[in-house]
Amino acid sequence: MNIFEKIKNQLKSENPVNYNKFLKNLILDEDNSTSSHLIIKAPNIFIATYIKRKYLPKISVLYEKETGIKPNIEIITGKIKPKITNIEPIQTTTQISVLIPEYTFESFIVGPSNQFAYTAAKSVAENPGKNYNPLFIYGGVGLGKTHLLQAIGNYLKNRLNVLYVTSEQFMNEFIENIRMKTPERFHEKYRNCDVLLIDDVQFFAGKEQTQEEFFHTFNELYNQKKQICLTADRPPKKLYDLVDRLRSRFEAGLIVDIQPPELETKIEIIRKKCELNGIYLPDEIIEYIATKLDSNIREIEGMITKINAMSKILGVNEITLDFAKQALKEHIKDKKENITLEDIIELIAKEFNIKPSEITSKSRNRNIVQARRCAIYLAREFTQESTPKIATYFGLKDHSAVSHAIKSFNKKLKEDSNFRMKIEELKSKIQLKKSE
Ligand SMILES: Nc1ncnc2c1ncn2[C@@H]1O[C@H](COP(=O)(O)OP(=O)(O)OP(=O)(O)O)[C@@H](O)[C@H]1O
Repeated sequence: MNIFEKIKNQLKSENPVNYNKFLKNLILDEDNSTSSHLIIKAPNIFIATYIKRKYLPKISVLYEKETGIKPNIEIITGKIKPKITNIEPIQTTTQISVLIPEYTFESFIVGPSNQFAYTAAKSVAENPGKNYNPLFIYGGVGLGKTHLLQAIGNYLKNRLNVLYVTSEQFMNEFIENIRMKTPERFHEKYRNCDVLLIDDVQFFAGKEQTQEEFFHTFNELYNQKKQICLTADRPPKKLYDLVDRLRSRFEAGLIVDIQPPELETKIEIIRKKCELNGIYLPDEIIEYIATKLDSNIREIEGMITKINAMSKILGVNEITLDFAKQALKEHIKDKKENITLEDIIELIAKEFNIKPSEITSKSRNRNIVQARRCAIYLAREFTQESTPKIATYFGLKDHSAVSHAIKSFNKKLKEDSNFRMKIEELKSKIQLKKSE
């Protein structure tokens, strides 16, 4: 049994209920962890948050007891990335990364979760090498980092020499050119572009030779005022196993994050994807997919394709909600079922320091109005209730008043990053409250 499983067993014997709820499905990402840096994968953000708060110190102590090493522990969600070894693999054929024409600024849906990243990317595309250099975009799996990076490339490709590669491709080409004794070919390619876009730089971790080469490439381009844009699944300060001088270069420009999209943004993205792929889905199905599926847009795209394909195979003329439910059965986690409007009211009242009854009252006091909008927003995000039911519950005239409240709320989310953080915290609290 590996050490991590042993630790889990120990925690199980201390509290079997919590083990079943939170610890059972944690996996150690063995391929990417080292003896002093453990990457633990949690099935979702809420379990990850809970583990961070309640179990991290304990896991650390138990690990140190077992191994004598005090670990750095990182909790991630989503898929585990493929193995990265310190021995750089030699590959004879290099995969060429290309710009996907569909990844443009126009096809990117903007909402509070990605507004900052979008604006920064657009500004870089409009003034390459001038405003923000480098631009560093980070965020979770399938949230649109590559899309934005490529949008910059597509915007500029007709007038500048744009080079888009993944960090793996950069590394493989570098090794191949060393092997073939043609380093000048590599330098020629990478040091003579106008815009260098590198995706997934977390893969540079632990690859010292590649980092060294990239450091020189970076400096050369930077000194010539050429634009460099990078993406990763985490911010530079969390790119452990990256040499400090490279990390500080990454930190010297603008760092922007992409958060999971809010419900409204998710709905808009699904609409856009359907439109681009010539798929018609009624609004109630779009809402169903958005509320039921997690935020990984790639996964959502897969589900749209699945519903469409199934309807064609089965010769279904009209896709109904029941049909969509059937098609998505295995993929849907009923995460919203147990969250009620009362839970939300209770939480918001505490958070805004007001009485629950004030939230559903007609009061126009600023703090109460803000609390009410917040509760309406969370009710849409976290409960199964229909918009008319939410309107009645909060004493609003009709469903359009709900949309108006959410619009005002989203505006504030876009404009105020502190407020955004507060709401993210509230969201985690709602989930934790229900899982405890
Ligand atoms: N705001 C958005 N508007 C439109 N499409 C989006 C948006 N966000 C993500 N997508 C779509 O979701 C899919 C996944 O996005 P993308 O590949 O850019 O994610 P990523 O963050 O780079 O993920 P990974 O970490 O796995 O590399 C793409 O098809 C992309 O077009």
